[in-house]
Amino acid sequence: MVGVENVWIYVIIGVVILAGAIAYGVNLTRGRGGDTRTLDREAPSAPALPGEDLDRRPAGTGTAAPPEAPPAPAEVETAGPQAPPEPAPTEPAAPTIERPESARGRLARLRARLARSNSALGKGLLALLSRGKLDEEAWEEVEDTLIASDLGVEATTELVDSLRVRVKVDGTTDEATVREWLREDLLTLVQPDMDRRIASSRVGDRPAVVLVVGVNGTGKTTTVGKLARVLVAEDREVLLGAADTFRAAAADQLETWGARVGVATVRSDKDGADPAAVAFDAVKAGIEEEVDVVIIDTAGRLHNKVDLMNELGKVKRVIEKQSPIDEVLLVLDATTGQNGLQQAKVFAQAVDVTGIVLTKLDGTAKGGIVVAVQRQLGVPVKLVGLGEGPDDLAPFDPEAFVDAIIA
Ligand SMILES: Nc1nc2c(ncn2[C@@H]2O[C@H](COP(=O)(O)OP(=O)(O)OP(=O)(O)O)[C@@H](O)[C@H]2O)c(=O)[nH]1
Repeated sequence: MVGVENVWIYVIIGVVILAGAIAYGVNLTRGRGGDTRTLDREAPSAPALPGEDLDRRPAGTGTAAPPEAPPAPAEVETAGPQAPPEPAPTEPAAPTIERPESARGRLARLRARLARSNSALGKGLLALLSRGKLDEEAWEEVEDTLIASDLGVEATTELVDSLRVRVKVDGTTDEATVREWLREDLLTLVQPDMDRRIASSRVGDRPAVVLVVGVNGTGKTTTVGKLARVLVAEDREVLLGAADTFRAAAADQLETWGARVGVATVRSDKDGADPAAVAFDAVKAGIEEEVDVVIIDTAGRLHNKVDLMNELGKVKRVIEKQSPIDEVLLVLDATTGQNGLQQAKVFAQAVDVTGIVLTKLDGTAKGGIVVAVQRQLGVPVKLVGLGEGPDDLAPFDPEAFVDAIIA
């Protein structure tokens, strides 16, 4: 006979043994990457930043990082060289991190959009040029069409002169021939030989530094976010700096963009903090963490234009205390035409612009602005914004652009 107490003792012993066995089993299945709690879900983890009032939040969290977050083992990125050799079928992929579309893929996808946005220029011209008799009146119409496309007077004159000579010499207005001439002449105007690469690789032992400037509302912050995606798609390690401290939501906006692709943002939580200090800390962190490129967003509006330019000058000087700036991208809203050109002039006086990003080319923008702005500043259009989607930023390709115009 077994007493009731003894039965309970056996039951308890049985439960303890069972629990032990389950715990052991769980540990085995976790394997080596067992420390999966939350750290890698919130990748990319990163060492806390130096500067006290700056906080570099681990991307992917939208919440404040614990103040003493342990410096996670050195890397910020996914496929780093120190990845353990064994295949990791059980390695949990960070589900919140998006893999952006490759830039090459997106150009093809966006071509139709580009063609639509520029149809006024290409189709109008082709219709005029191939309608047979080209008298003075017809040439004037060609000229008007080009001017209306924001090409600018100088470029328009060059193009019309060239076309007049060709028509005179050749004596034809056959549509296919005219289309080919137009293609060649437009391509010449777009200057296909300009260097449109974006500085995004390490220079010696430091990251490339990219400063993004432009008037508010042109799409600066959005462009920085999209550019981060372009570079992540090219396996670059990117760090963002939120030096637009004038608009309260700008840093949050930027941080959200970065977090989507696992890129961290250096920012200040103080409203109206010194943008130069934020930019400085971003570059410092980029150097320490050995990223490939640091991209810095700046304010587009201050109390007045002089203040804005002075501030930009200061941001630039302060960054240069620790690293040269490799790229200054000026963001212009392509739909603003001549107004955008005026902005370009003012910015070019304050900072050495090395490349232009033309946003909103999907809207009512006229394609001629590409030519006009390149001539105005003598620097290439490097990127074009073709929509509000996260991957709607494409490297500017002169041939694809001209083909789209006259498609
Ligand atoms: N259609 C279209 N909209 C765009 C494009 N690029 C940006 N936008 C939109 O333009 C608006 C302004 O973008 P932001 O990035 O906030 O502008 P910002 O220049 O940073 O403005 P501030 O921070 O105030 O200086 C947003 O609604 C964007 O979605 C583009 O290529 N096409």
